[in-house]
Amino acid sequence: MTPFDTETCRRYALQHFPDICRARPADSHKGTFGTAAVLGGSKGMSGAALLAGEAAMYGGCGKVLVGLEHYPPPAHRARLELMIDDAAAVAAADADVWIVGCGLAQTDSAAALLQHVCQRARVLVLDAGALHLLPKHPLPAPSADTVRVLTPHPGEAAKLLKSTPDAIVQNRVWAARELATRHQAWVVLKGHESVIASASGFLRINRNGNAGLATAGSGDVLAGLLGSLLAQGIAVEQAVAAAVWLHGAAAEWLAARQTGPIGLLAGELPVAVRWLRNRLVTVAGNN
Ligand SMILES: NC(=O)C1=CN([C@@H]2O[C@H](COP(=O)(O)OP(=O)(O)OC[C@H]3O[C@@H](n4cnc5c(N)ncnc54)[C@H](O)[C@@H]3O)[C@@H](O)[C@H]2O)[C@@H](O)CC1
Ligand SMILES: Nc1ncnc2c1ncn2[C@@H]1O[C@H](COP(=O)(O)OP(=O)(O)O)[C@@H](O)[C@H]1O
Repeated sequence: MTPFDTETCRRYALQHFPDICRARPADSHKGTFGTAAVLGGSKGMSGAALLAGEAAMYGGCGKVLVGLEHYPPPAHRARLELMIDDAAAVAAADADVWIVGCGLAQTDSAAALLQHVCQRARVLVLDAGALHLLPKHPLPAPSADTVRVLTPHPGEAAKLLKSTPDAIVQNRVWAARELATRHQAWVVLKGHESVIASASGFLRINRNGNAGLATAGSGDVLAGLLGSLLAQGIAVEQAVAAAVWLHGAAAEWLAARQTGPIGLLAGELPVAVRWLRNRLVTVAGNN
């Protein structure tokens, strides 16, 4: 397990993702940091969409909408800062970035919601349930001025590539590249040492994180964090890899405090991400 070390993190972040280490301008307002909208949360899985929404807020996004398919959700301790409504209402709102799929159902109405958002979204992150819908409900190819990011785990990648999770794990670089080309998208093939690939040939293997991330909802947190960085205007070339790296670094930071890897909760990651982002800004001498 990689131990957490602030100085190593600082050097790595400054070299690879300098834009996440920049301080906020003194005259900034919430509009400066973008609006992200999360769509998902079917019956029994509202937590997935709420986790993504919380991660987007703690990641630094200015405003976060959460559209739940199952609305209102059962009693949930959701952050009051989140703007929560039913999925159809949120799908009609304006947002800089859409994060679709966390707890999304496998129904015709979920497929219609995805198609509707796809037509309006300039930046679209597709996770979990949205990825499961793609084989039966393919999306039109993205236009040149749009950004699409897919975040499959090996089970989801296997479904998209008509393969098996084991075969995907054995051929992770190939699978990530193949998905990126087929979907004209950025791809994060998740798991131990996630593979990041783009249709234009970017390839990176993320080496941080730990087995504490092998817990329900940690992928939802990653999707929210990724959408958050994109909503803040961080270029996709930095945002995708930075989100995966921050997610891993957060798990290391928590493990260094004995809050993991055993029993780490996905809902604990966003606070650690916030600590890290602020720490990176401070040690980068930007504050
Ligand atoms: N609190 C909540 O509401 C939660 C809701 N969730 C939602 O539940 C839905 C179903 O997601 P799940 O991922 O649980 O189920 P899936 O059926 O999508 O995938 C689980 C299967 O994928 C394969 N797999 C996943 N990661 C792998 C890896 N690293 N290596 C090899 N094989 C791997 C395994 O075969 C595993 O059984 C999603 O919409 C998700 O967003 C989950 O995120 C958990 C938390
Ligand atoms: N052993 C591990 N080492 C590093 N990262 C891991 C490990 N296991 C899981 N992860 C990360 O945790 C997240 C799990 O996401 P996912 O499988 O979608 O879970 P969920 O659907 O429950 O949210 C991914 O970002 C993945 O890369």
